[in-house]
Amino acid sequence: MESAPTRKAWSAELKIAGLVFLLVLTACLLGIATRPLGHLATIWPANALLLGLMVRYPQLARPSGWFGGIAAYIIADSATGGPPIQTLMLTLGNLVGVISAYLLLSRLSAEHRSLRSPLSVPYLALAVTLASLASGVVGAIINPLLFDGSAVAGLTLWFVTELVNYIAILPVLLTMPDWPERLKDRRQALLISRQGLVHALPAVSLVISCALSLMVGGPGAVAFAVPALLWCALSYSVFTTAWLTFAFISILLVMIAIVGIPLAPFDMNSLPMLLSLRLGITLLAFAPLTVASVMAARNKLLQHMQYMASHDQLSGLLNRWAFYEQARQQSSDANRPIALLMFDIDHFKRINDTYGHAAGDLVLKAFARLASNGLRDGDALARLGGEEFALLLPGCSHNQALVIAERIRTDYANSPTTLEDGQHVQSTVSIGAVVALQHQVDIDGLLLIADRALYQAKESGRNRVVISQYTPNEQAWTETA
Ligand SMILES: Nc1nc2c(ncn2[C@@H]2O[C@H](COP(=O)(O)OP(=O)(O)OP(=O)(O)O)[C@@H](O)[C@H]2O)c(=O)[nH]1
Repeated sequence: MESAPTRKAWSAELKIAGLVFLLVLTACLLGIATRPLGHLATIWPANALLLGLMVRYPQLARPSGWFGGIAAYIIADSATGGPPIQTLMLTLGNLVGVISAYLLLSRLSAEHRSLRSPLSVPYLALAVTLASLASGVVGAIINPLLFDGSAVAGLTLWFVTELVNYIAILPVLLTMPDWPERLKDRRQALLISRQGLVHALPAVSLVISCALSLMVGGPGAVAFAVPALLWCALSYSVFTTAWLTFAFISILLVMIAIVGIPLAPFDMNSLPMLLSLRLGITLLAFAPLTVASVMAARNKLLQHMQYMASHDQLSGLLNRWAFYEQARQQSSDANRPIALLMFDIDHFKRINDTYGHAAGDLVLKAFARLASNGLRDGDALARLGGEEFALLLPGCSHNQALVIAERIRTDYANSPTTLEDGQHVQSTVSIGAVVALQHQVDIDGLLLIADRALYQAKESGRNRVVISQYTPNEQAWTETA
């Protein structure tokens, strides 16, 4: 009898095989539907889909997953009535390309695989070109054997069809955000954004360019969308750009093959023209993908620089400059009270002198962690410098500010910091606070009064809270807790 864990493992393997089978089968049938009589499919998404699934979701890249994919190829091709030898050889051709590309792509770093670095697209291009060549070699063998064609035609057709399909489809799968949260967030952000319409302009320009390509036709039609695609790449994420590029390539290929978009005077069914067109579209797709991945790397760098410019490196809290910026924005809301708490760790010099500077740093980090506990969105905690911290609490009344300040003071006094050598450092904090009621407040005035209150807390024995009421003419009254 099989044990429960074995049954569970089998059921998981079956689910993986079933999922890959269904997805690849659907893609095969879609490809077969775009097969003009006597030709290979115009769009053959199955190989790129199988490859994308295996690279993007490594949990599927196991024997059961591969088995599901192979079964889908065989069943889809058998359904078209091909003899078994043809089905086997076509499946072999598909697999040679997918497995070669998988072996190459799975060696790349996660950052490159998600196309978020300037060299990602060149690496992707190299991997899929080599894989398409491998498929092309199989095509060169199969074409004379099965279709009475030439080896050169087999090589050319397989190579170029694989290449254009990989470049159209693979980037979408590789850059797909984690489903569904991030997509939902983005959609909402787009819907509520007042700039939603402006944001849509690059996509609208792409639609117009595609329509123009179809209407005007001719040899230049393929390039009409280049400016719009580059605009999209500069404006959207890599994923959205990959999607739009995919849509553009699919529409163009299907229209040329099925509707017959006028590319006269060329005969689009001739081998050199197919090669030229598909290679042209592939190379054209590199441009937006490369720009989008360079933009992603640039945006990440900008975010990092913004973080470094606005945060204190030791504590990870906001720095003085960012705190002032945030405080100015919050304090301009005249409709609610606002509280500002200033903290200064007591006798901090003594801690440095007794335990060393590194121990002092640990104490600062421990205080930052403790003071961060329980903050709401909109609260701002910063390290102003040395052992001095500030906390801005918008919408916080006098009594609430007192409760929060007291909580932090007592929690800190009761939480000694443990050093690396196991020693415990006990210290306390003095707190000066100010609360302003519902009127326009001046952040510099608030800081001044909180600083005075902090001075009073120090003067009256440390480890205590002094809270002041802000009045616009700075005649503050104080209360000692
Ligand atoms: N470990 C460490 N020490 C720092 C850092 N920044 C400033 N200090 C030290 O913090 C100490 C501050 O000492 P003081 O301003 O004299 O104040 P204090 O000893 O805390 O005394 P009171 O504030 O009056 O209770 C100085 O010795 C600084 O060298 C830092 O980033 N890390």
